Amino acid sequence: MKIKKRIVGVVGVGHVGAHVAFNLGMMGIADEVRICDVKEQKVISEVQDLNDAVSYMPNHVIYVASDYAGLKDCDVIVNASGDISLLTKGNTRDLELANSVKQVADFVPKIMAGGFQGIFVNITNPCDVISNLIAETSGLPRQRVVGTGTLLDSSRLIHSISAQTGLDARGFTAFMLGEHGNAQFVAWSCVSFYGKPLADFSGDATFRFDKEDLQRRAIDGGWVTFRGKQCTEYGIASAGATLVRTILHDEKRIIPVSAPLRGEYGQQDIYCGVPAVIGADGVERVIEYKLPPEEAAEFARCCDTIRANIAKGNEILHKK
Ligand SMILES: NC(=O)c1ccc[n+]([C@@H]2O[C@H](COP(=O)([O-])OP(=O)(O)OC[C@H]3O[C@@H](n4cnc5c(N)ncnc54)[C@H](O)[C@@H]3O)[C@@H](O)[C@H]2O)c1
Repeated sequence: MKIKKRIVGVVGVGHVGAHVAFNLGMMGIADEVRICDVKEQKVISEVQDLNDAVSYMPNHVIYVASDYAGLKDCDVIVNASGDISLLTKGNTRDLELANSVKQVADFVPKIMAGGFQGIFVNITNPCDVISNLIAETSGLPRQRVVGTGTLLDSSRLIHSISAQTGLDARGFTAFMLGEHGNAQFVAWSCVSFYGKPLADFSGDATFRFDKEDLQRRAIDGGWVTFRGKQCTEYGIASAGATLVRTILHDEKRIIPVSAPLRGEYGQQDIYCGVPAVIGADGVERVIEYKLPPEEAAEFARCCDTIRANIAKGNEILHKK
């Protein structure tokens, strides 16, 4: 009997990519992980270290070094390439824009030349802009490119709501909408506790949130982590690996991701953080909520920010 192996490629094994690769094994998600990075010795060392952990993983996993061409028959490729040191100059992921667009525009065609037909999961920042660029340069159907978007930011929000209410996250719905960046916001109108809208708890102090503070903490959480480590690892690697698992297991789970919009929320031809159904075909459906005017305006502002950065990225790429 021939059993189909679950093969995942990871491009860029810095802080994030290495942790994603580890989680893909430790969480029992992949059978084979192909590691690709421009730093040759880093790849050799990470492959050695990861294979040293295989005996303690829930199933047998093979970690191998790969070039771009060797990723052609992966089911999923995770893009975690970049240069995190660029963020030491200020609290905005836009500082990575120029480097990220150049790297991604260079290597995606090399991967596609091998005939890759799987799904790209993008982590690299600015996440929505780079997800859009991967979709454009790969020529894959847009639903087969998905960014982690506000998945990580939403887990920061969920942690704050859990801490205040004492409730486990599985009992409530809460997420960040919009840009994976400083423009994102809490979709308070969509928060519910086992189907009961937040507004129904107005008389209960446990559910009276300092909305500005929770939103600030969800947006700034990454910078708190960055300040002492000059990177973020566990949260994003758990989010990234979970997104890969959702695809490989065809879970049809609704999670917030950077998804291509085709008229939802009044937006076209853009990747932005929204709840979506994720399965074996990638982004299978965007879930659209009817937002109140102030949240709809915030969402439009996020899209303006992303569009402006896409334009800047195109300018950088087309400058001779
Ligand atoms: N979306 C999110 O929520 C989120 C969270 C954390 C980090 N990130 C982003 O993930 C990216 C990686 O972060 P990090 O901390 O691991 O950075 P890092 O600098 O530690 O590692 C980046 C790795 O990418 C490699 N690389 C660069 N260009 C490459 C190319 N063309 N091909 C293959 N490999 C290449 C580098 O050699 C390096 O090993 C950054 O863009 C960062 O901002 C996103």
